[in-house]
Amino acid sequence: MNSEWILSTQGPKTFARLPILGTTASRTLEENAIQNHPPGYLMQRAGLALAKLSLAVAPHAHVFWIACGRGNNGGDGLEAAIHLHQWGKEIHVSMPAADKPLPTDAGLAFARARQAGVAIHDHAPDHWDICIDALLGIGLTHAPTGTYADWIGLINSRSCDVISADIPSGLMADTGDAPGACVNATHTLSMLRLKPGLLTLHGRDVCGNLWLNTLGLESTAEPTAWLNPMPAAYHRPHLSHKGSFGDVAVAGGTRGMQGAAVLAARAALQSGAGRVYLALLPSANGEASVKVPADLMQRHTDALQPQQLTLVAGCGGGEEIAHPLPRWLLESKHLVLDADALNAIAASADLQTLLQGRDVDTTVITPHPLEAARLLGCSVGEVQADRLRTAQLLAKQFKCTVILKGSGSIIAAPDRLPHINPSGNGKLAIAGTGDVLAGMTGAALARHASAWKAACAACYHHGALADQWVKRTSLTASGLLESI
Ligand SMILES: NC(=O)C1=CN([C@@H]2O[C@H](COP(=O)(O)OP(=O)(O)OC[C@H]3O[C@@H](n4cnc5c(N)ncnc54)[C@H](O)[C@@H]3O)[C@@H](O)[C@H]2O)[C@@H](O)CC1
Ligand SMILES: Nc1ncnc2c1ncn2[C@@H]1O[C@H](COP(=O)(O)OP(=O)(O)O)[C@@H](O)[C@H]1O
Ligand SMILES: [K+]
Repeated sequence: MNSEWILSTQGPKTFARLPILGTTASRTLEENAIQNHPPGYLMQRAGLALAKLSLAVAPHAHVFWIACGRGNNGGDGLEAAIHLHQWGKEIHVSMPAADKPLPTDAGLAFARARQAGVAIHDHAPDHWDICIDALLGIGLTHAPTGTYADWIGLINSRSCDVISADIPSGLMADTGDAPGACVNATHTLSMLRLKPGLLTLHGRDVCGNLWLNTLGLESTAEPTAWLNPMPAAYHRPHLSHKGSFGDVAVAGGTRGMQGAAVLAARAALQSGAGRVYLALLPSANGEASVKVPADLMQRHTDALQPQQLTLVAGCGGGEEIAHPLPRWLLESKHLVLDADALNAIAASADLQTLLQGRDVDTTVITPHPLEAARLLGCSVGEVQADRLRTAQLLAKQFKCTVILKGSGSIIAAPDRLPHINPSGNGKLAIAGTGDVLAGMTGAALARHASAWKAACAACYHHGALADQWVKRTSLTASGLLESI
């Protein structure tokens, strides 16, 4: 029952489709398991896994500070303390002074620790080499205050390794929100299953290297979401021609904003689309203010045959994109809607109706949080407060596949469990990378003919390019697409 390394700060360490459980589903799994095992069994396994991981991370550490809260997360810490104590390590276990009795499992761990000769203090040590953060787990209900907040501040004030039990204390397991002080871990050992909050919003910044220990529990229960897996490599048959991989047209680039459309078109080309057309909007007068590679075929927007191709619409489209959108929404075989196309749809009930009328698995929308907020008529704060829910809401409302972009992009579609994308990093937070994603999604859609599969694959590949970025120079959107 070893812990599995899921994510490093450089990208995914596992390529599988792993289940992700929100707190309600996690508690159901835990409660079912507790009934089938002797008291304290799971917590003892969790404690052993924590102790082993902390030794593996810091084999030469002398003093282990084990900061335990007064819930079952603290119980995991106490069980880890018993092992480290028995292995001859110098440990300092802290627990805030009693305000109410410990829950059953943590109470059992407390008694076991006492019996094993572990001293439990109500203050932090002066010095430590590594900290096990077992203050708060999935039971967090509000921003930490008092001793909890003080200790979180203290943990974050030193540069030692911090192993968070289950989830960094202060992070909301369902959403990745951190309503107040939050531990900044170097490693997080998620117990039983991954949680959404570890993978989106603040999760990736505070959990450091992410590990998983299932504590040996199999489950057939339906997860809340899946970790977006690395897609199978696509094979270009020997017997193929330029028509085998689908045609993509990128429409956008109003006057002065043609760079975005060219980036998306180049990304589609680099991603293996058989033919890529660039359709600049009429105000551009067919003239691109940026260099257009000879591989791109330029077309007038009216000359496009949307029934026969995958149309990527929006990139640098300005307000002008609203005019051709009705026809494209009605006629396009496959459609990727980004940026200004989404803003136009947000502003028009008629365009929304046309979008909702399309076959479900033919359309991908790729909003960033502000575009998502406009589409839903809410604030960016509300979008980010629950990214999983927002993406599912968009998918349901607009009847299409959604990539809600940002740290921990969410891919959602009607009647499917969403995926949370593990690849990608903050280097992508730069203008133009969203256009590259739109082009990559267009190429994948032209090839796969399934909006869902295309979105999952493109999102993963796009993030992986940033994870593989080793150049000393900053990532740029054109550099990103050239690395495809
Ligand atoms: N019961 C078991 O056998 C197992 C429990 N596990 C551990 O148990 C954890 C869940 O335990 P709990 O449900 O007890 O939850 P927590 O240990 O996260 O703590 C919940 C307690 O803290 C209080 N609390 C919530 N927010 C607070 C805040 N901001 N400041 C101070 N106190 C706050 C709650 O009122 C509650 O009393 C998991 O995260 C996991 O670490 C796992 O080891 C799996 C096995
Ligand atoms: N911290 C991050 N981690 C992973 N991906 C990110 C992060 N920040 C930004 N991205 C990705 O970068 C892209 C930015 O897209 P967008 O905001 O639309 O930019 P633009 O419109 O300028 O091209 C999206 O794919 C988004 O998911
Ligand atoms: K914790």
